[in-house]
Amino acid sequence: MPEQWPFIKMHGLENYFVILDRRDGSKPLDTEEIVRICSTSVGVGGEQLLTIERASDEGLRSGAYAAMRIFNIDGREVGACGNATRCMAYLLLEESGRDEVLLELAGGVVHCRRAGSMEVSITLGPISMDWRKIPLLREVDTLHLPIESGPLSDGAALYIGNPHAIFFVNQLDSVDMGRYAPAVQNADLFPEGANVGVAQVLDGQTLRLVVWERPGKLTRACGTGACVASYAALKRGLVTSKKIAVHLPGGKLDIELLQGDTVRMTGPVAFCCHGFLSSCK
Ligand SMILES: N[C@H](CCC[C@H](N)C(=O)O)C(=O)O
Repeated sequence: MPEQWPFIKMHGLENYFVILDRRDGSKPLDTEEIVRICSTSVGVGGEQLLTIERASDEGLRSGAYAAMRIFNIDGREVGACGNATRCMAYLLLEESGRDEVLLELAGGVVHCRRAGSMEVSITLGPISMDWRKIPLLREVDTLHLPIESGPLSDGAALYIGNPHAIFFVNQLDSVDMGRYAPAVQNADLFPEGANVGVAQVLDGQTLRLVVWERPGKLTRACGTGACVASYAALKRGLVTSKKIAVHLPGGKLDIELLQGDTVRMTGPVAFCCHGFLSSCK
């Protein structure tokens, strides 16, 4: 009988995750296992695999309740995921019975709090537009990127624990993401790739956004993408408010740009299913 691992599957605006609790100190998953678990044909199906880990000594000193690691469908570990952070926070808020928890991510400790029965607010950042931090291959004006792909031009590059390129267009529905976003994602300028967002400004406090995320797929929602799109829109003078509603194919996120280039995101979380995974070893 293969080893059985309990899992939970959750989604935030249809951005869906497989969650494993590894706080018992189980050995790290290898790439083959992560790819299989995230596969919709032979696994549970997830756009990211999330593991709950014990907080590090440094995290504990900062008051972190637990840590989270995030893996893309190709097994690569990534530094941030907004929708995943809300889902994980919900589980930890329920487990602890608290209204607020601190969650340790690769890039630092994130403050998370209940914002409704199935709504969570998290504070991410600081957002950086420093080319070394994103990272970019060389120094360029990160508010006006020298990259073009079809209708995508004059984009911005930002970092919020993971790298993003954001483009603003007048007609979002006419942009074929699968055709034009990969060239940006894989451009030499982004040595670690980038999540590629295309946004349309609806009014001074409302955006529409679609994201082609690493390692090469369209997602129904991207929380970190919504944060950096709002930040870039304000920097460009395309919105007037620091409270921005971002409409994604999977639903709406409320973004609030705060002091010190940090950002608060509020949005829903939902359960899909839970059960046991069989180890493939
Ligand atoms: N959907 C996630 C972001 C996933 C980013 C990941 N694909 C990467 O490579 O950085 C979010 O809600 O922020």
